[in-house]
Amino acid sequence: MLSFPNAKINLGLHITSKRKDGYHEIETCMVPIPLCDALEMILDKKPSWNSTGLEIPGDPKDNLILKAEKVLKKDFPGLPNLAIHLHKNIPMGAGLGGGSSDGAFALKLMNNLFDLHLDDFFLEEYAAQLGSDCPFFIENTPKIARGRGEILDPISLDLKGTWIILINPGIHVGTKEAYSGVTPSAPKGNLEEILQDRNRWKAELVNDFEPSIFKNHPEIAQIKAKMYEAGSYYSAMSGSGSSVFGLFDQKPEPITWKDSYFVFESEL
Ligand SMILES: C[C@@](CO)(OP(=O)(O)O)[C@H](O)COP(=O)(O)OP(=O)(O)OC[C@H]1O[C@@H](n2ccc(N)nc2=O)[C@H](O)[C@@H]1O
Ligand SMILES: Nc1ncnc2c1ncn2[C@@H]1O[C@H](COP(=O)(O)OP(=O)(O)O)[C@@H](O)[C@H]1O
Repeated sequence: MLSFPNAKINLGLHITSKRKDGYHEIETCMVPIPLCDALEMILDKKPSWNSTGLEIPGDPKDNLILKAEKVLKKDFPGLPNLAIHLHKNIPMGAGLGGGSSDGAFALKLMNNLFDLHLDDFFLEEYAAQLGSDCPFFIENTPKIARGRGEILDPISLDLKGTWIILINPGIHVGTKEAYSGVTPSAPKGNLEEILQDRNRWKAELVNDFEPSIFKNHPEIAQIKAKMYEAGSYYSAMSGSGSSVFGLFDQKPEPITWKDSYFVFESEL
């Protein structure tokens, strides 16, 4: 069985407080985008794991797909073995949630393959054990995320006809380090209200990670400036970076980026 775990972008991201468990309370809007990995799982006598495409840093046993398998097998002992193949296409440490998406899609694939009949509520519970961003990818529709990112409320957003350009300059930003660079503060406006009026986005839809990350990596701020020069109606860094996206009303004129940048362009 084959699936295509997609990336996400964050529209606004406020870090409101630090919790006793080391996580931060956040408020953000998460939106799926059509930049995807490919994940295949088939029943097999022997378990196997294989990945192609971009090289994934770290020990394979820490891969969120294998963690998803472990988490399900703890509650459903005796599930058959799987041959798993991931083709990695979404840049990592990029604020795009690629690893989280792989983990959530792995849960959904196993739910189907093994006929577990888990509904989205239970799948989100399992996903929350894998990472704060993972539950979002279960329903995979625009959501306001609060708590550590796992408390989700649907939001209606009209992005039809919008084009996205996403640039990743290849700077790896670790999530934990990014959080430690921000001093939490109360949000300045009401996120739901701001999201309903696109004319307010540029001035009021803020990603709290930007100041500290831009200070350490001015190149990322320059990419955002270039998006606005090219006519974007809203541009921001996604999550903890380093990807920057620009939203456009129509297919943008070709923009010249450095050859070393990862570039993705699509209609939403
Ligand atoms: C910043 C965000 C915004 O959408 O996305 P990315 O930029 O990573 O894509 C997320 O909060 C990333 O969520 P996720 O990548 O799942 O983080 P986790 O694996 O749960 O946590 C990794 C580490 O980040 C920190 N962390 C994460 C989430 C949170 N609300 N507060 C935190 O302080 C903690 O130090 C934690 O140990
Ligand atoms: N399936 C996976 N794909 C990519 N990275 C993974 C995966 N599972 C675990 N990881 C680990 O998670 C780290 C962060 O990757 P990712 O979730 O894609 O970035 P971000 O947190 O910036 O959205 C990677 O550097 C890697 O060590």
